[in-house]
Amino acid sequence: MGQEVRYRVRGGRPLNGTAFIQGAKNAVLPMIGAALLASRGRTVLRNVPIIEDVRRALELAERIGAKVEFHETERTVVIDASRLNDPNRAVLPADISARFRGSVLFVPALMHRMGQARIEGVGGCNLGSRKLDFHYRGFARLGAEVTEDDERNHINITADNLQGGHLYLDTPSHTGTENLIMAAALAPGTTVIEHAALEPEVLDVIEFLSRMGAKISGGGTGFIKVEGVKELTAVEHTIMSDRIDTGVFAMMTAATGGDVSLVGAHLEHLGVARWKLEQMGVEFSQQGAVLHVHRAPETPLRPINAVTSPYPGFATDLQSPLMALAALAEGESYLHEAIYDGRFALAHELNKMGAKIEVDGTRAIVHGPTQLRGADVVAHDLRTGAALVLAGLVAEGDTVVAPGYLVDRGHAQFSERLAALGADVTRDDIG
Ligand SMILES: CC(=O)N[C@H]1[C@@H](OP(=O)(O)OP(=O)(O)OC[C@H]2O[C@@H](n3ccc(=O)[nH]c3=O)[C@H](O)[C@@H]2O)O[C@H](CO)[C@@H](O)[C@@H]1O
Ligand SMILES: C=C(OP(=O)(O)O)C(=O)O
Repeated sequence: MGQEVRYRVRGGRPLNGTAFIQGAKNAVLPMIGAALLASRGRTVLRNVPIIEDVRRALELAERIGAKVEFHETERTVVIDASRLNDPNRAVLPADISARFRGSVLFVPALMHRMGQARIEGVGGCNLGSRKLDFHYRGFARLGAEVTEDDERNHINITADNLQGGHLYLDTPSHTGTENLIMAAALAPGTTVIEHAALEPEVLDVIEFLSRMGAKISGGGTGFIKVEGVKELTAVEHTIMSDRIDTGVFAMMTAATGGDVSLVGAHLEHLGVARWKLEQMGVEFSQQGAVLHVHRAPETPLRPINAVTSPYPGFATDLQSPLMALAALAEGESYLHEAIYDGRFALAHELNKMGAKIEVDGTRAIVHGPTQLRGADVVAHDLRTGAALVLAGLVAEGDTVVAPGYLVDRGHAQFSERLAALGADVTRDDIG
């Protein structure tokens, strides 16, 4: 499954018109995990992106005993987790969990609703080392017993008696913060999380949990306090728009010298990426809930220096499309990937298309400008896939990006939305 999908792009057409930004992948996945904490009622999530990670998350929710409906046309998910009480189902099985990283966000629900969890595998993009030690150490500090079964490569957790505690993160982990908040939400007593993540998705998740009845303060300050409550109930919530999808569409518009209105996009969610793109020559104007993006085709793109860091720093997920964009800029760009040590596989693929990118460890120099040529290229992860589609939009001839499953993990109706802007992109299912 997955290897059969590929994206075919014929370059040379500027993007013009209106694109609809999807709901945020990195907000909906924790919210599906949070919905499983509700012992009463049915959760309604709106503005759900139709992406493979959501499909996997819903399969997983069903596997552990929730009733799930995905009304794709309405982009609405309904979850009934009231009967989540069979400890025999407290398992994250590798066949589903190893296909997406968000599976780790189910652990708090397994701990609270079933008293235990067995994690047989957690997936996600292969970006180098991606540990989960903050999650497991945090659960242990709240009173869980976490053991590793090295032979089977499983993690076993028992959590009969969770209690609030004092937690800190060595780096402000995005899913780590969300997971520890969820674990603390139903643990009696007070939990403090120091050096917590500031990402807008974390704030959206806090808002959702607060509506469910959780008592959380300090979101967005890096110092979060959670007072455990006895019960959480199901509510309705509309998921925020996806800032990475916004950044990708903005960079595609910039690459092609286009003019696009991004419905639902918010400039402030781009953090430093906004200023970097403006330095490169991209023009933004926020008109209410619509973000207008423009780059005059006769205005050359300027080179850029960027270092990835947690929000509001330059998002690591946008580093890949930035590398592709930098290949078009007039001069030398410098990129430093400070979050993941394995996120430069893209350079080799872009070089196949004619780019001149030198990689030295976690630093890359992009020598622009280059006229890219179409080629058969490999999507090593979700954002590499999106970046290669971006490169294909400005390349001479045809670019084929595979495996398309990785793009479908995180970008909804990608080819349809690009085609609506005038791009020549198709998603071929050859399986
Ligand atoms: C589902 C989701 O929300 N995914 C996002 C989330 O991933 P994710 O939440 O996995 O990323 P983290 O913020 O946790 O990771 C940041 C850094 O901390 C390290 N670390 C993290 C946890 C841990 O227990 N131990 C540890 O060492 C990681 O290896 C990495 O170097 O934030 C990343 C960084 O913005 C984004 O690229 C991902 O799109
Ligand atoms: C790295 C990403 O996702 P995940 O954490 O789900 O692998 C991403 O969204 O680019």
